[in-house]
Amino acid sequence: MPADPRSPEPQRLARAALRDVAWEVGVAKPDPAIVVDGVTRTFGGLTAVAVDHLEIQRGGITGLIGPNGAGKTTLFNLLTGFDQPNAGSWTFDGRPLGKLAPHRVARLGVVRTFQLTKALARLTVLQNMLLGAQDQRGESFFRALVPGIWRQQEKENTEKAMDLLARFKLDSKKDDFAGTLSGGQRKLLEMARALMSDPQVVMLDEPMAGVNPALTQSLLGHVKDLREQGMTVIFVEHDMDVVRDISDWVVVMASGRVIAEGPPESISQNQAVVDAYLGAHHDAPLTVEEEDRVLAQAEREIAREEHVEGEVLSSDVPPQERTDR
Ligand SMILES: Nc1ncnc2c1ncn2[C@@H]1O[C@H](COP(=O)(O)OP(=O)(O)OP(=O)(O)O)[C@@H](O)[C@H]1O
Repeated sequence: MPADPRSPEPQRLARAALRDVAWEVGVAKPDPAIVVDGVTRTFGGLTAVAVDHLEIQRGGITGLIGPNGAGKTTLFNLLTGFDQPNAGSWTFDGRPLGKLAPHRVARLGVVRTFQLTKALARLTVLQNMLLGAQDQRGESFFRALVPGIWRQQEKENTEKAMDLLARFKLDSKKDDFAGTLSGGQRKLLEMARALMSDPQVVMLDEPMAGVNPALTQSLLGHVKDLREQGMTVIFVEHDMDVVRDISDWVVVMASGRVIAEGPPESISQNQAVVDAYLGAHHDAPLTVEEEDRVLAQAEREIAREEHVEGEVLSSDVPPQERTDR
């Protein structure tokens, strides 16, 4: 596709870099940041992910789409160390990331956000940001929450957090509990928090879901800004208008596999994609089993969140006595 001469430079460059790449599953990219090989993840008899080969171009925005249950979130979990595969390997800048815990993956420059936001409701916006920095770096975050133990690192973290909060227009809310934020503001906080560790690759799981239209525009702008700043972005999204608007490249999954990839305009013409969406009854209600799984997952996440909050709010146990993730 000819690059739009009005589009900003990073977008033009990202599109130009991919212009001569064939619209084929597993195709090599000119400058891949992430390379996935033979990754499979099964749950009982169900194959959630079976990706033979996938390369993610550096400095571009890659949209990851597919019907419900296609394996998108599971692939994110695997690539960022939140889940372990049955087989396969993947690299970031040529460096293997398999078997690393999430904070180690983050330290190497690959971070993610979650579909259900992980903002801790009973911590303030600023505390959530500091927690993000410490969590991503694998350092003790408790110190950052205890007044009087300010060290240079924490001072720098606070300054960085405030800069990011200003960028995301959340600075006036720094002392508000995250639980009082709207759904859209929580999504912004989630994205801001992910940036605390200066990532090079950012994976966004449905960043726009449940966000009102005014904030959607703002979030879209922030995603494009990440590319402007040279980051590689991979995002999961169901809204095809959003996907077309911001993606330089689109990867389509169905039943755990990559079934198509190409620039946004290639996707709607692709028969395999049309079949996958039609065949998957995309808009069908959840089955009882799926509903049970989603509810159980939400309950686990809430329980985990409350557990962590309880620890943070009540604990004076030195951090080194705590188990790392
Ligand atoms: N912890 C788990 N235990 C059992 N099955 C799971 C688990 N996590 C995911 N699955 C199954 O793996 C498949 C892929 O799920 P996944 O959440 O990765 O899909 P997705 O493409 O992200 O879907 P959605 O668009 O609905 O978020 C689904 O069939 C799902 O039911």
